[in-house]
Amino acid sequence: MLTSMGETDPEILINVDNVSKCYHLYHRPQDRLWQSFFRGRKKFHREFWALLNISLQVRRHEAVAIIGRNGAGKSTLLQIIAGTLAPTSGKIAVQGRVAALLQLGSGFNPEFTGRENVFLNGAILGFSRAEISCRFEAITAFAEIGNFIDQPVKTYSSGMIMRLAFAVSTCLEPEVLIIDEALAVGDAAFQFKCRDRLQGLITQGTTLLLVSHDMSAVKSFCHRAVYIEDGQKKAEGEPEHISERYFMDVRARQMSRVQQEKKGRDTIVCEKSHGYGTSEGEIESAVFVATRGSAALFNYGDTIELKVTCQFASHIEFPCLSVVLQATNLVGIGGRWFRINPLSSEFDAAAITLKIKFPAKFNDGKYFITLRLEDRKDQKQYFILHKIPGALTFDILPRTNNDLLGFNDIKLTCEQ
Ligand SMILES: Nc1ncnc2c1ncn2[C@@H]1O[C@H](COP(=O)(O)OP(=O)(O)OP(=O)(O)O)[C@@H](O)[C@H]1O
Repeated sequence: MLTSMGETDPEILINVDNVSKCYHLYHRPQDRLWQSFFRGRKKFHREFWALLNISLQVRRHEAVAIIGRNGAGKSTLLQIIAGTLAPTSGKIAVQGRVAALLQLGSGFNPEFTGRENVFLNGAILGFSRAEISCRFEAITAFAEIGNFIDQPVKTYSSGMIMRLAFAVSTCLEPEVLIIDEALAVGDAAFQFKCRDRLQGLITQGTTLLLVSHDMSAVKSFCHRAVYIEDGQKKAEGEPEHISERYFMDVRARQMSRVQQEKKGRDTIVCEKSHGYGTSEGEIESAVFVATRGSAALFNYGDTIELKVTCQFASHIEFPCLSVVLQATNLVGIGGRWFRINPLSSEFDAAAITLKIKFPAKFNDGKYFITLRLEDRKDQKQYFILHKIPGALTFDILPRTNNDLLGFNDIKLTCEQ
């Protein structure tokens, strides 16, 4: 936890200006020693830029998510903003009372009891002993760690540390809250409590910077998302759009891996672990039927056929599957929703397979198919049970004598 002042616009609480972070990687432990002997005269290390020229501003009352795959540099950026790691270059200005929930237990002294750590953290945040005492009961009630509050933190389980850390950071009502993946920790009931608390803080106007792989959290809590890849900012904008773009990239990588691994097979498969949603229904798998060898390649005019298997975990009143075709820039080309026939009983857990067919009448290029399992009353009223952005991708092969412009044939005519 820290407080530091920036000299800029008082409405910008976090200002990251062109920040880079370089780590020195040594092949052997002794190289580190050699490096200190030789100072800068000889190089015994390789440079690795975990962050490169990142700029980011977070305004008062804004909730911003940082997303990206493992190793992208998200935690490094958060640590630099929180002041626990120094950047190699660039400037950081953070204003207001900041609470940072970074790596597990990073703000706690393991030798101190939970109670002592609460007071220590509160003091670092700038609260007086009397102010912390006022909030102490709320903190312990939220953490639900019982008598362990008077035991040294080194005796806590990782879940208990996380509970207490989350309780301290949020009950002390910081102006800026920085959270690295805390929502993924703890049992379902505690996660629910954390989400509820976070939503409350955001509603009250707490400025939030959140790193998460949980796109439903990103979309429900944040006003803006920043997508980082290989230490650089790849995209920034509306969470729905940015998280979808991220998913598309993940899918594209998975697909190329699957294509390499499944040489000679004639289907391309997407599995249920991809995507997000509630646990009431799931798209188990989606496969192309009859692709060309290992790749989903089609000629203009071919019939594209896919089989989508889904399953429900509870009774859904209006089960539907939506199929949306998108270009690589995520522009929707077309799609529709299909009612899934009434399940055979009030609640039937059997898997249901739907066959979707459409003519490949698109210009050459790559396309995505996004699938959504929904509880849909009508065109406007629906609730997403499971969504897999870019569940399947395919390519339309180039052809000769092609006079089409844009994605598809809108049957333009011309008279002279
Ligand atoms: N102390 C260090 N020394 C060398 N390399 C490091 C160090 N800390 C992090 N890295 C590297 O920097 C890169 C960014 O790491 P970082 O932890 O910021 O990624 P991340 O996006 O938070 O990943 P994850 O989603 O897995 O938490 C990674 O390649 C990591 O291996």
